[in-house]
Amino acid sequence: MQALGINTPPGSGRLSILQRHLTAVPVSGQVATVSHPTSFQYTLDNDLLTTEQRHFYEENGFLVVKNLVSDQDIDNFRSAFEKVCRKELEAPGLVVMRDVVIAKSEFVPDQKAITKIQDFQELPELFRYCSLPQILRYVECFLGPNIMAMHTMLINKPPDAGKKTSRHPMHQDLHYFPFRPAERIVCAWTAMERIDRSNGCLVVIPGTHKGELKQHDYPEWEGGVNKMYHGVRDFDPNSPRVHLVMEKGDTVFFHPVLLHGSGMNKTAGFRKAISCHYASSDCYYIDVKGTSQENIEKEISELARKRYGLEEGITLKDAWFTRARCVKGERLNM
Ligand SMILES: CCCC(=O)SCCNC(=O)CCNC(=O)[C@H](O)C(C)(C)COP(=O)(O)OP(=O)(O)OC[C@H]1O[C@@H](n2cnc3c(N)ncnc32)[C@H](O)[C@@H]1OP(=O)(O)O
Ligand SMILES: Nc1ncnc2c1ncn2[C@@H]1O[C@H](COP(=O)(O)OP(=O)(O)OP(=O)(O)O)[C@@H](O)[C@H]1O
Ligand SMILES: O=C(O)CCC(=O)C(=O)O
Ligand SMILES: [Fe+2]
Ligand SMILES: [Mg+2]
Repeated sequence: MQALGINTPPGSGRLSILQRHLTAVPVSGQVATVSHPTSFQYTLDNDLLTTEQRHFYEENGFLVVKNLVSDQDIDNFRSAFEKVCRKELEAPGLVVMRDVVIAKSEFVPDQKAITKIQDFQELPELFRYCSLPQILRYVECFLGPNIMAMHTMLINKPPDAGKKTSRHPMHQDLHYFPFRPAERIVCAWTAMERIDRSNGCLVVIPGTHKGELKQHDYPEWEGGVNKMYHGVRDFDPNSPRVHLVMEKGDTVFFHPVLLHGSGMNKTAGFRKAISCHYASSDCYYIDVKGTSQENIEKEISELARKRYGLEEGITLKDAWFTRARCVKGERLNM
């Protein structure tokens, strides 16, 4: 440690004081920088990640693992999703969301109008995704052995109705989460078919996980914005975006402060992905009052008040505590 000059001036960033070796790694046709810090902040010691993968996540805040979920599993998730759309499957807490354009029109939609379902923790056919051993093995590299599934989604990005509402604005998922520390939270997001720029792939800004959680608001988009699709307004539009082109079964793990979004679906098909946000059960809840997260707490609280006919709203902590499920190890604080 001494050799690295650890007694550095106050305020210097932790990683910036460490020795680095630079290499270039191709990501979807682009090149992201990898430096090799000699200590780790975002990953834990493990025998799964290669040195290259570990350094890549540390530096970029995401890691794509090819072909992690089998076609058979994905086909089963797809069929469960279709049953939910046809109301042949139901579960407590499940939220079924339509695209804003469809929700606000007179048009009576069929099941294809569903843009995403979330909170399927009580639906075994879908929640099985969150317990897949090959996913949890990776999650453990970031979180350690006690793992909570906090947030579940199956996103069915519809063909854009012409108003660009199928886009998801650039955001940081931590905006929605009243728990910390951020480095013990990770999202697993699996492509359920080939996903590229034509149907709206994930777009990430490598390295932004090292920054702060930013203020999020609704973007000022003319065609409308989906409920709760907050975005970061003040990001540098010239920062190098990386489009993650993924094949069916490929899975990306990403940090909750990584700035990301997804593009418009210009095809006639419904682009499907399934995801789970995990947190270590050693994490702790925070009170978001007086922080930039107060706006989302207010919105979720108001929604819960209306939906469940409550006199008072709920806190963001209440909202997440009830959804959280332990998928490995012990349930501690969460
Ligand atoms: C990493 C974290 C990422 C996250 O997104 S976490 C954020 C958590 N997100 C959520 O909890 C899901 C939000 N969505 C929902 O709760 C529901 O889909 C939503 C929006 C309340 C609609 O529920 P429904 O049961 O369909 O209710 P409804 O048809 O009676 O509509 C109620 C009012 O909501 C409106 N609405 C429905 N879908 C919408 C949409 N996509 N965008 C904007 N507004 C939407 C709908 O027009 C109606 O409005 P109004 O009351 O008539 O003015
Ligand atoms: N004009 C815009 N203002 C704010 N965010 C945008 C704008 N255009 C795109 N984005 C966001 O950037 C991310 C990726 O957009 P991307 O450019 O990949 O998609 P697109 O504009 O729909 O398609 P294309 O591949 O043709 O550029 C998404 O999160 C999207 O919401
Ligand atoms: O378009 C997608 O699948 C990504 C959505 C997303 O980032 C989110 O819901 O937080
Ligand atoms: Fe997100
Ligand atoms: Mg664009």
